[in-house]
Amino acid sequence: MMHLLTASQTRQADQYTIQQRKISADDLMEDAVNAFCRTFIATFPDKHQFISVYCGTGNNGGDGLAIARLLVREGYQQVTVKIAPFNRSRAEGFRLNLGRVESLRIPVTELSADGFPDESQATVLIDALLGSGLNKPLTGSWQLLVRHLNNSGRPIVSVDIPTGFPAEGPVGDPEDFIHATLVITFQLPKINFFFPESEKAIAEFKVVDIGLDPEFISGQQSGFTLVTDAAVRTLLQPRRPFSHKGTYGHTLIIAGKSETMGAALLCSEASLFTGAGLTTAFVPRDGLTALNVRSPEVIAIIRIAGSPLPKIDKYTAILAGPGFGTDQEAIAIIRQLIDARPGKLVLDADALTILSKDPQLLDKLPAETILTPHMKEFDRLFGAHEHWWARVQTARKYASLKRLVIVLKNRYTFIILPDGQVMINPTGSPAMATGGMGDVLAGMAVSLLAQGYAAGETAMLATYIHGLCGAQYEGMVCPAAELVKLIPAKMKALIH
Ligand SMILES: NC(=O)C1=CN([C@@H]2O[C@H](COP(=O)(O)OP(=O)(O)OC[C@H]3O[C@@H](n4cnc5c(N)ncnc54)[C@H](O)[C@@H]3O)[C@@H](O)[C@H]2O)[C@@H](O)CC1
Ligand SMILES: [K+]
Repeated sequence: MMHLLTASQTRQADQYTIQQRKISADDLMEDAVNAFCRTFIATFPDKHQFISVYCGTGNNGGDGLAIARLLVREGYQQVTVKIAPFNRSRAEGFRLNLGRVESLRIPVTELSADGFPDESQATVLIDALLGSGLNKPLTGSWQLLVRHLNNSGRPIVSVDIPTGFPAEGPVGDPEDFIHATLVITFQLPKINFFFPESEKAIAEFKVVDIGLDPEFISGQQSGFTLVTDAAVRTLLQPRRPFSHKGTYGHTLIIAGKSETMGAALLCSEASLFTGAGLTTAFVPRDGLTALNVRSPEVIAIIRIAGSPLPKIDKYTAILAGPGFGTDQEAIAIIRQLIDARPGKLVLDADALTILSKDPQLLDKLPAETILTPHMKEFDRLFGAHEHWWARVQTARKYASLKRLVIVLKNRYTFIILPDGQVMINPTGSPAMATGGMGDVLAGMAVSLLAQGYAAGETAMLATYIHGLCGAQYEGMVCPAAELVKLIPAKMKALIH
């Protein structure tokens, strides 16, 4: 897992690395800007393009000055520097690098809020105004400058983080941070890069290694980790040579109505394709033919009005909710299910809506129940939220209080564990923004639970593999039933 750092932990990591490697802050900055320039040059190789480097007077500005110098040394012929003198303080890294830029006779202009330069001739702007030192929203001249640059229509490459965009915590008005075409960020992505509010600030980000001490980083606890391929590979187990269907558990899927039978089919198929030994679906009578034709491997239990919940003891893990409806019949079955205290449970979709109308049910959930809400379902359960930072804090609170695993679905899905830790899943694609995707994820989760993975592990594996499958359709659209077919091969690739 990759430990993500807060801005203040990043500062500590910088300090620790400087001491440990017995280098100066200037050396570290030089490593950082060299790494930045390698990526920048690969993306913008034309040496004749007009590059305006906007620098603040802190260390982010120091980076910008050093970048201007390196680009000129690499043969870029049209590099100019613009300095925003709106803060009184001047960091050492800024002063040192300003001297170097001046001695190379790179043109430097000091900005004034009375009129900012016209950038219509510039090919690209480099934003080195403010970095992770941001400690409040922008105001005054900073705000005006950021708006001016955003309105220039020119591509903007931000150094480390878009100016005005906080590394973590609530994100303010989109007018008050740089809208970067590309962010080249140092060492680790910042926590807020994974929040939906970053969509305006960051079209794309690339991470460059600047040599910060890996042991120091993994010793830090920001509460946020990023799921890595290596962590998934370590966790995912191959099927055993002398195994049989009983080895891999038996799932019970409580899903579907006449008109939403597709949801039951999708999660049953996902359970099968993710490797559960047996899958049983508790479905309405008029869905039986569809189930038998589509997935002959799935055992059916027919549901008619007033049917009680099937005896749950023989199932290793249970999923309830997809396409299940929220009528009285559905409510009665969800109540029976929760009262029966199943050992391993995934609740999705309509089951979550039923829970949100009956807080007592929420209180009765067995520990380690996996809930898989999207944003609206989450807010129905736990109250409306103005921004995602607050939503994730609420998820952390309830996950700890009620010992739940909450899979809060989004472009980067947040997996919140019963100890309040947040794992962020990096895989996925806009190709997956189609109906039925959540049903597939829930089916994968119940399957992995039945195979013996712990609830947190299950959430991590299911979201990661689900996203990998969807990414295969990058640039296209991925119907949910097509994604299901990719699961076995993606699992194989992770195991071998
Ligand atoms: N510390 C280090 O050793 C390294 C730092 N690096 C760079 O240094 C940056 C951080 O530098 P600094 O900590 O000097 O800070 P910044 O350069 O990000 O900001 C400068 C100063 O602006 C002030 N400020 C905060 N919020 C403001 C607001 N809303 N309006 C106006 N002024 C505001 C703060 O006093 C802050 O110290 C990183 O983002 C990165 O680019 C890199 O060179 C790598 C090494
Ligand atoms: K910046």
